[in-house]
Order: sequence, then C-alpha cells, then structure tokens
Amino acid sequence: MAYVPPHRSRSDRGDSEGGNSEGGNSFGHEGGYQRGGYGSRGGYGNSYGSNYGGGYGSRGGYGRGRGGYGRGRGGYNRRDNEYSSRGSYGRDKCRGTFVDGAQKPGAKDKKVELELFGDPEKEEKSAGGINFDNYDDIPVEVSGEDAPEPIDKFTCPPIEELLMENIELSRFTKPTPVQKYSIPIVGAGRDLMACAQTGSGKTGGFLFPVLSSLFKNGPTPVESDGNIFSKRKVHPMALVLAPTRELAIQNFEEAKKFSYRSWVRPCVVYGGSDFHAQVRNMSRGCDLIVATPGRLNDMLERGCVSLSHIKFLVLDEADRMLDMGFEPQIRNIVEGCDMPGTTERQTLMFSATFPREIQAMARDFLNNYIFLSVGKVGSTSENITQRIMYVEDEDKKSSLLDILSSTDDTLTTGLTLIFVETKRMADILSDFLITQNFPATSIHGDRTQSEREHALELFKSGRSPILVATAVAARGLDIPNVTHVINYDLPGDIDDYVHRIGRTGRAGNTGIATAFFNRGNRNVAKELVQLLTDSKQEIPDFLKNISREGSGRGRGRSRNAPYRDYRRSNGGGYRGGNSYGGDYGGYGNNSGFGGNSGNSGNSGYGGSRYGNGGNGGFGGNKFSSSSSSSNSNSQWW
Ligand SMILES: Nc1ncnc2c1ncn2[C@@H]1O[C@H](COP(=O)(O)OP(=O)(O)OP(=O)(O)O)[C@@H](O)[C@H]1O
Repeated sequence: MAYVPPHRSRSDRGDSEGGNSEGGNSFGHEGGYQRGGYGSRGGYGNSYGSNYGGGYGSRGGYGRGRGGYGRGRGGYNRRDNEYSSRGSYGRDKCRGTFVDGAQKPGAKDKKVELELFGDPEKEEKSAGGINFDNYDDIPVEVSGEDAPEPIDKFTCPPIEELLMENIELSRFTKPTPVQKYSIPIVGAGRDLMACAQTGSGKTGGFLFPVLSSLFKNGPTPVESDGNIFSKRKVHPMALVLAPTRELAIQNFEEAKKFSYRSWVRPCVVYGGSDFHAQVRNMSRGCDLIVATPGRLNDMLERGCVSLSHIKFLVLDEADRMLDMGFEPQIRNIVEGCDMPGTTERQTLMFSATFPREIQAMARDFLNNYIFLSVGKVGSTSENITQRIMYVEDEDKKSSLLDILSSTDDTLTTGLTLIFVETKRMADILSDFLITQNFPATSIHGDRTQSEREHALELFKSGRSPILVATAVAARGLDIPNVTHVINYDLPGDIDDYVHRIGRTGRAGNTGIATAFFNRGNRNVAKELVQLLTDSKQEIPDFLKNISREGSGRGRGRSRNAPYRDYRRSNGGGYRGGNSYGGDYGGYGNNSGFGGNSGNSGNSGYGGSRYGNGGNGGFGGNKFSSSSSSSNSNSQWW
C-alpha cells in the first residue's frame, strides 16, 4: 500500500496546488530520516515518490524548487483554515456573553479544552517540569509613582473568576515574579514598562491583567455612524503588537486559551497570509487583536479595523518594536490613526532587554508609567549553561557535526536550535545537515509563511528536532524541550544573543547554549564577558584575552549597567526595592534624555512633557543611537 505521510493525510491541511509546503520531514518516524529522505525546503510535489525511501542523496528528490507546495491559500495554511472550520467553530461555540453588567461564561466543552489546554493525564508540561521557585529570590526593582504592592497568589484580586478557571486549566499554580507585579500594576490602571528574563512568563504578565479587566468591564458598545461599510469595521479593545508573525501567532494561541468561555474573542493578523480570510474571521468578533505592524497598517488603511475603542495597547518585545526598523509603523498605528491618547488607554511594554535609547523613545507612548525589572534585566538566566568555543569560520561545519553526533546526552537530547546570521546561510546549513543525515529544517524570512509555520510545527513536534534559524526565531518563541541553542554565527548585538539563547532554559528549566566565536566576533567580546560574569558562567581564556584587546564594543551597548529605568540615571534618589516614590529627576527635553541634573526630587517627568531637567541628554537626536540596537532588519524581516 502506498505510504501516505501523516501531514498529507490530514484533511485540514488541504493539498491544493500539487503538494504540501515544506518537504516532508513528517515521515521521519516511518522510514526514519536516516534513509527516508526529508526535505528542508520545497514541497516534494512530483518528485515526492522517488524521494521518499530512496535516500535523499543530496537534494535529489525533495524538489527544492518551489514546485510542489501550495502557497498561501493552498497547502498548509492551518490558521486560515481554522478561521473557517474547526478552531473557530469550537471556540465560538463556547463563547460567553456580557449581559446586565456581568460576564456570562459560555458552555464548557471537553474537546475544546483538550485542544486548548492539552491532556492533563498525559501532559507533564506546564507546572510539572517548571520550577519557578528558582525565581523567588530574584531581585526586583520597581520605579515610578505609587507602585501597587505585588500579589502572591492568583487568587488575590484583581484576577477575574473565569480567568482564574482558565489559569487552573493551564495548570499554573502560582504567578511568576513578573506576573506578581504586573497584575496589580495593570489592575490599578497604570502604564507599565516591564523587563524580565526570557522564559519568565511575560506573556501571562500582560494577558492576565488585560483579560481580567475586559472580563469584568465588558465591551464598549459600537455606535453606528449610519455608513453601511462601517459595519464591517471591527473595534477591538486590546491590541497586542509583536515583531514576528510566529510570535503573533503564539500570543494569539495564548489569548485563545485564557479567553476560553469568555465574551472576548481574540483574533490574529499577520503578513504572508490571506488578507481576506483574516478580515472574514475578524467580522465574527474581534475584541482583542494580536498583530504584526505591517499587516495591521494595511488593515487600518483599508478601513477594516478601528482602534478607537482600544483600552490596552501592548508592545511585546517592546525594544524591538521601537527600534529603527519598526518605529515608523508603530507611530502610525499609535499616533496616526484613531487610537485614544496616552491618558485614555493603558500602554504596556514587555521585553527581556530594554536599551536606554529605546526606553527614551518609548516615553512618547506611555503615561506616568511604572518601570519593572525582574532579575538581572538584559541578562541571561543562570539556568542556561553557556559554552563559548573558539571556532574559525571554515571549521564551523565540522564542529557542528561533532556536537550533533556527540554521545553526550545533554547536548543532543531534546530539540536543537541553530542560529545563523543570514537567510542564505540558513539554507546552506540545513541542506548540509540533511545531506549528513541530520533531520533539519529551517526558518527565515525568505520562506513563505506556510513554510515557516510548517517548519516550526515539525520542529516543535520533534519530527525535525534540528531547526536552523535566522533572527526571525530569536524572540519570544516558547518551544518546550529546546535543550540546546547553538549560535553558529554570533550576532553583532549582545541583546540578540540574550534573546536567542533564551529559547532554552525557559520557565525554570535548564538548557545549554553553545556559541562559535572567532576574531570576527571580537566586537561583542567585552559584552559577552560581562554577560557571562553576570550569569555566573565560565569564561574561556581566549575570550578574556580578546576582550582585553580593546576596540570593542559591537553594535550593542555597554553592559556595565544592566537595563534599569533610565529615568533614574540622574541620581534622583531612587530607592530600589519594591517601590519607588517617584523621586527621580526630570529628563531632558524632547530630544535626548538623561540629563545629569534633572530636578531630582518629586518633579518626576511632568512639566513640559518630561520635566525640565536634563542638561545632558542622551544625544540630541532621539534616535541617534538606536541604530545600535537594530539587527539589520533587512536580513530577516
Ligand atoms: N504562572 C505560571 N506557572 C507556570 N508556568 C507558566 C506561568 N506563566 C507562564 N508559564 C509558562 O512559562 C513559559 C514561558 O512563558 P513566556 O513565553 O510568557 O515567557 P517570556 O518571559 O515571554 O519569554 P521571552 O522573553 O522569551 O518572550 C511558557 O511555557 C508558559 O506557559
């Protein structure tokens, strides 16, 4: 009987234009990738038959050309399909209502619960392998006026009842440190700039208080303007912006989980996927929208979305969202459309890294905010063991093979994520690994969206336990069981390194991060040494020596001071600890910031925009130094 690989037999993926996306790693479990041939790219279309089971001998079979897979609408557009079929139906069936000033939860549905929360019998995940106790004595700093006290349990107010049930279904037993602070801060109606280590639960940090508030307060009615075309326009009350499509999807999945049975219907919009399908889906209800900036701008331009009801604006990976690459798009969304101003909405920014210059820019979007830093901000978790190896460029491939064939289980058990700097290199390396019998696939900005999603799916499911990625996978992605991150090419910006290695060692688990270093990376040597020192890691002698050679700071920033509330820099009496009474000085004027003097004392940042302090400033041009944080967008976006 002809073998039908599982990904082809699944009806929800559709095989429209002659094949699926992404050559079929899916059958790894049958013939095993050792012989079976899996493709890293390109559907197999016609060549599939000869490829499968025939060994892949270089590229022969799997049709590297774009022949096979159904782009866009065809093949594997899972999320679009979901709009029209099962997912939506399932969750819409359970949707609650808001009647007479209170939420009425929808009906429970075991099948939907299984889909959203997994099987509690089978799943060890979630609270199981997680040890957030490791974070209990983590240093926390809160600055800003009248910061509310942290909560200790989810059961404390202000978490809403239904949300609490959904949190329990997720098997989260207590809030992570960042959640302990963010929940009451947002609950008190405050704006927030939050920095916390990778994998420490920031997504819940914004979703919990936002959903809790929406559940309690209900929808804002939409007034008709009499224009029939306006009827199709949606008016979400919360907007979550994310820098990559994959992260937007992930945030949406989390929002779906926690809004189960509530009146809130989340939607996601992102590029590379069918615009009209997204609009159709939104027309069934869109109360919380997760978006990438480009696609949202398109939707705004075409009048499909109004932001006039936004109560919560969230910038996930905020430093990335506000750096040079995205800033104009964000400004258009926040300031150039119909979104309420800073005092009529709450703005929340989350990231593991937050450079000063980006913090300064962020103030335009915030109102009297609280700055929260949990752990050594901009640092890496001590749960991640970092190894820096000296490897010349020409030896990288063989060193990689040594690692991947190692008999040391700690290096090879679980999923391995390999970062390279260019899209071309991602292709070259994944092809190389495939020819060497390693089950690899790749993700980068030149692949179609369906290929990207499929690659991620293969990786997550373990069918392709090796993923070669560009920076597109560096931020935010939460993939359980990534045990090893390899920086085959080190990034030029130390913050990118922090985010990349943060794909392992998440949620209190341990992980390993290996980096290939050579003289070509000397510009990050100093910062790397600082980072390793902060994270209590071993520092090889060659790295110490090179870092002493001078020259170098990369595109990154000095790590002498981990990211802190930049408003404190003028010595206005910051007290640290759990709360901070607003006695930091002012900043400079609109351009620049910092200000050595500031009006320390209580003036804070009122006055003519940000107080009248600040002789110094941080460079007259607000953006003068932000280029340092941009990791060449063109490469992967
Ligand atoms: N209160 C909790 N209890 C148990 N697990 C949690 C809790 N909150 C979050 N998690 C889990 O911890 C993991 C990491 O969370 P999340 O992805 O939000 O981290 P993050 O801080 O946003 O990371 P990054 O900086 O990489 O974006 C996820 O698998 C999430 O389900």
